[in-house]
Amino acid sequence: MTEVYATPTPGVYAGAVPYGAHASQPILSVRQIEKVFGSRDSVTHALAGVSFDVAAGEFVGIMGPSGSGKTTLLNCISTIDAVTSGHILVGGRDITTMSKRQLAKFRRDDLGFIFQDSNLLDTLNGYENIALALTIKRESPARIPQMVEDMARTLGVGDVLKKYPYQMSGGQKQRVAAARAMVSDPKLILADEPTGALDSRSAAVMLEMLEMMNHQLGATIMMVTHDAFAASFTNRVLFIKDGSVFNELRRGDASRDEFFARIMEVVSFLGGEAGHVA
Ligand SMILES: Nc1ncnc2c1ncn2[C@@H]1O[C@H](COP(=O)(O)OP(=O)(O)OP(=O)(O)O)[C@@H](O)[C@H]1O
Repeated sequence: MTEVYATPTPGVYAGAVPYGAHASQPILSVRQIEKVFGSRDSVTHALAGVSFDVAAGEFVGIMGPSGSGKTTLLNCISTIDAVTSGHILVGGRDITTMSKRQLAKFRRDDLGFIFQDSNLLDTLNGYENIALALTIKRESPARIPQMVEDMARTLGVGDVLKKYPYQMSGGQKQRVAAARAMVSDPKLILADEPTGALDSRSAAVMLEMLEMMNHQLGATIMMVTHDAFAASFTNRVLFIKDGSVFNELRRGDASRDEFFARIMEVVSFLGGEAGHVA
């Protein structure tokens, strides 16, 4: 490991504390990443030197005004986008220097995704959608039914396994998507506005589900959200502004309501009303 990985960025993530006692090694280390889009006449510095760590067992929220670089950050970690410079380590392995083949394996084995709209395959029922994640990972076929059923029951969707996505509610689809992301036990779950398309009641159920996945199943989750209520379910919120980490809030022992109030203070400072942070 070269020095670039070992050098902490002062103030931002030094001394990160995981939610539980799961581990102390960071699962994710983002080191001075930059992402530049375009060339010559039209250049956008979407990320301008972002650094932070996520410890195993953390539930981290990413907030920031529209265009601040949140999705680009998530896309760089999920390897959809390549960084222009800097390094990203997952489980100690630098994903910015991996070959295409290694990246495909990394995405399959180490990451789980939850998107704004569930991205379930319409031609597969709930069971098959969840099982697919295990088949792709070459899980032993004999183990798959039990694993799917256990995860579906844990996330409250045991009764929709035979239904197709068009027969499920928005909230059920998102929970099936969460089961699909979780069933293969990835190192890191990346969630991009997972409650963005849900009504407030379904959103609350989904957020409680993510909280449970984090607390009880030990999932490490990074969630981009524009919604302070959603962010208040996390343990820590990173605020991105103009492609850099602008601020960080840790929940500590605060209640969810207290954390929500603190998040709202930063949101107001950043962009006026909550609605402007999107
Ligand atoms: N493929 C691209 N080509 C050129 N510019 C891009 C591209 N993708 C993103 N950008 C620019 O990079 C900046 C960051 O975009 P990004 O989508 O990461 O922001 P965001 O914080 O996720 O915004 P929002 O909350 O509105 O989704 C923006 O200025 C955007 O226009």
